[in-house]
Amino acid sequence: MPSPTILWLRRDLRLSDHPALVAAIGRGGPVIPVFIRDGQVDDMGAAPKWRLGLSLDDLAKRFEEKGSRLIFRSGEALDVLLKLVEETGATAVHWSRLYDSRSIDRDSKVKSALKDTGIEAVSHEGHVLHEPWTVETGTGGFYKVYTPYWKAVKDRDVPEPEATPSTVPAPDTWPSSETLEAWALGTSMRRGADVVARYVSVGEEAARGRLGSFMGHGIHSYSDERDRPDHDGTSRLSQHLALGEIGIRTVWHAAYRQLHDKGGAGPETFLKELVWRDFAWHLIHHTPHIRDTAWREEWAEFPWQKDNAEATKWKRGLTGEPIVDAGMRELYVTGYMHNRVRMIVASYLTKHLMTSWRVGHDWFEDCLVDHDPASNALGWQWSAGSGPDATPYFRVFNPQTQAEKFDPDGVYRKRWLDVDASDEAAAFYDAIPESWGLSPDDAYPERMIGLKEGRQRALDAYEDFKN
Ligand SMILES: Cc1cc2nc3c(=O)[nH]c(=O)nc-3n(C[C@H](O)[C@H](O)[C@H](O)COP(=O)(O)OP(=O)(O)OC[C@H]3O[C@@H](n4cnc5c(N)ncnc54)[C@H](O)[C@@H]3O)c2cc1C
Repeated sequence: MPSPTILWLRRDLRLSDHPALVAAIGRGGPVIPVFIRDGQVDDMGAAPKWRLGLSLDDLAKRFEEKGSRLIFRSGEALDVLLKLVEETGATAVHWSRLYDSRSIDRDSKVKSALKDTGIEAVSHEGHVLHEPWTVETGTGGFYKVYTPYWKAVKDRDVPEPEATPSTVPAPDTWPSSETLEAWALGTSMRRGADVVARYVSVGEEAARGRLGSFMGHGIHSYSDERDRPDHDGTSRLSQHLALGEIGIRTVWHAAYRQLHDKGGAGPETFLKELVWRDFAWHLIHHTPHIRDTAWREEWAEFPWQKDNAEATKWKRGLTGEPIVDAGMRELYVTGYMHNRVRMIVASYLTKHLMTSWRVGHDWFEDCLVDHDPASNALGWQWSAGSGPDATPYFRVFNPQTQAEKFDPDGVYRKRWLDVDASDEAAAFYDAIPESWGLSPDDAYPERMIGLKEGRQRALDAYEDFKN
């Protein structure tokens, strides 16, 4: 019998549409799926790490249904893989590629060290629609602006998703595994976990269910509804896509079929949003500093404040600006925030509060169950004005006007702020740490800063900065 293949899983926690899994099975021998808790996992924010644990639990069951197992090991990825190779007699390691600098550094070292010991080490496509280096401008560079990027890829072929394998061949004896219980990936969520758990949807089957219902109903009204936080108008696939519980090719083809069969603005707008995700990975690949420092280097000098008391109120939904506070509470209770509201709260923090986008970026990284390193970095730098294809700094969102336009009847704000009328608003007080000292009986706070005053302060700072 051919020797075993190790399948190293990371942000590809599914069985369908999985080129690395198909290739591992295709080698003919047993497949040993492994997830490694390395430094990258330890450094994840509280909510995404907890959400990862739920996903791994689900995936382990799916492997069992296929006659296989998911092995859990912790340590440096290379050490773990070399040890597994030695223990199992595996002659190959396969995985799905990632494109952020930390993953690239780790994976390159793993690849060359495995090859040095005569082990086949193969990375596969599948995390994005188009590999970042395959989309080039006319002069051979990478794209820094979304619209030309979209034009470059919109008619490109996307490979059809691979089918789910009927079985995953098992070795005669399994290597030992640590347990998710011992890993306790949800520890930092503390009491928030019970509340956020009511809102998450976990695993491949749930992801496929969501995709199916969105293709059946939501996609055709998507272009009209996607900006309305008071409506259920988006796919809610982000937490699944972030961990690869559903393959992006699967989502692309489903939407593409809708465009082909029924036409209309909805499917095309949705495909464009999927391409924003790809664009984010394209940028993090070509400009890895997008995650840590101002993407436009001159913006490193902008007089943003570091973390501060006003930013703390922003995090806790206590700014006195209802749409901002509603968004921040939605985030804390559900681990999710509507895209329109993400843009509003990001503009408010970086402009009205003149606080660095890094503060918001790091808070989102801690709180979002759909945290994605590429989309989060792009979303923040875009909103702050320091990023690629960014909204200009002088375009300051007025949260009140935004609220009137996108939450015209106040339904969203009521849902997250009115504790007497809404269980979800009340749940905020169950989720937050007791150390915040907040009670549902507290009066809603006064505005921290006048909207005109905050806007003017930001514009004055921008004028000084330009000159
Ligand atoms: C400040 C800020 C931070 C953000 N952080 C994240 C993050 O950590 N993780 C994340 O997945 N998205 C992030 N986004 C993008 C966007 O808000 C979410 O992808 C979207 O709200 C998810 O909801 P949905 O799945 O219902 O999206 P839908 O509207 O149904 O879109 C479908 C999919 O397209 C992708 N997508 C949609 N909009 C964007 C976008 N603007 N940028 C990149 N991809 C997009 C997502 O994968 C999404 O699941 C951020 C946006 C901003 C402004």
